Amino acid sequence: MLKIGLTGNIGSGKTTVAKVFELLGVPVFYADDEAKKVMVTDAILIDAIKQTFGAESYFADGSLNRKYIAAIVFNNPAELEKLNALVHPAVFRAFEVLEAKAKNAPYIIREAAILFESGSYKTCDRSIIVTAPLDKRIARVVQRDGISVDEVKKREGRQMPEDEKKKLADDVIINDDNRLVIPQVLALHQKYLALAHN
Ligand SMILES: CC(C)(COP(=O)(O)OP(=O)(O)OC[C@H]1O[C@@H](n2cnc3c(N)ncnc32)[C@H](O)[C@@H]1O)[C@@H](O)C(=O)NCCC(=O)NCCS
Ligand SMILES: Nc1ncnc2c1ncn2[C@@H]1O[C@H](COP(=O)(O)OP(=O)(O)OP(=O)(O)O)[C@@H](O)[C@H]1O
Repeated sequence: MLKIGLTGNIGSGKTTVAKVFELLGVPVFYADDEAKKVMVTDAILIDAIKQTFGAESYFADGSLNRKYIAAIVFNNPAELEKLNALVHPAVFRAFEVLEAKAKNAPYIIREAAILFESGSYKTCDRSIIVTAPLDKRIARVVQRDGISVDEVKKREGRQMPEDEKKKLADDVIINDDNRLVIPQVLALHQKYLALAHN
């Protein structure tokens, strides 16, 4: 089973691309979803987050105070590093369990916003980056999440620049509204099936 990492900077469309792979029957695992799950279910992790960022990190019903944490970590790289160091090992473990269940698939996709920043691309056989111009990405996220242009720029500023990621990635999907995405995904699907069967 091949492991393919799928990434892209904020608003690039990586989740949209991942959904197309899912439609083709490819098992897709989302780091973001796993992070959201473990941050409210893993008692040791919850405790560590409260110790590090304060009890306000969680609401009384046990849900994560996302706005509170986002305000801390996206304004301070050292704080983001602390959060990543707490959350990412738990996400990695969750992936291992999920991927073991999909071992009969020719290939699986691991979707992660920070595949390159976290180094987890090294545990994949190949990687894809989804790209789009910054102004398009900002407009998409403002529309999707209702957050300000400044907030999107702050998050983008915490991610490795797209150009650097392009150098590290094996494959690129261009999602700039000028090129169709589905044919690009289909071409990669054929390529990965061929690689998996060789
Ligand atoms: C800080 C948190 C609470 C903010 O939550 P919020 O609902 O506002 O944002 P959401 O999780 O939907 O993320 C939106 C986008 O922000 C960017 N982003 C999120 N986490 C990170 C990160 N650690 N580093 C850089 N960018 C990030 C990504 O482009 C992501 O798709 C949340 O992002 C979080 O818990 N992040 C740490 C876990 C993590 O790294 N998740 C992302 C991939 S593993
Ligand atoms: N080609 C496109 N044309 C128009 N809208 C698009 C296109 N691709 C993605 N979008 C929209 O842009 C928004 C961002 O896409 P998506 O959520 O897939 O990006 P992402 O890379 O996963 O973002 P994030 O890092 O913020 O999670 C979504 O609302 C999505 O529907």
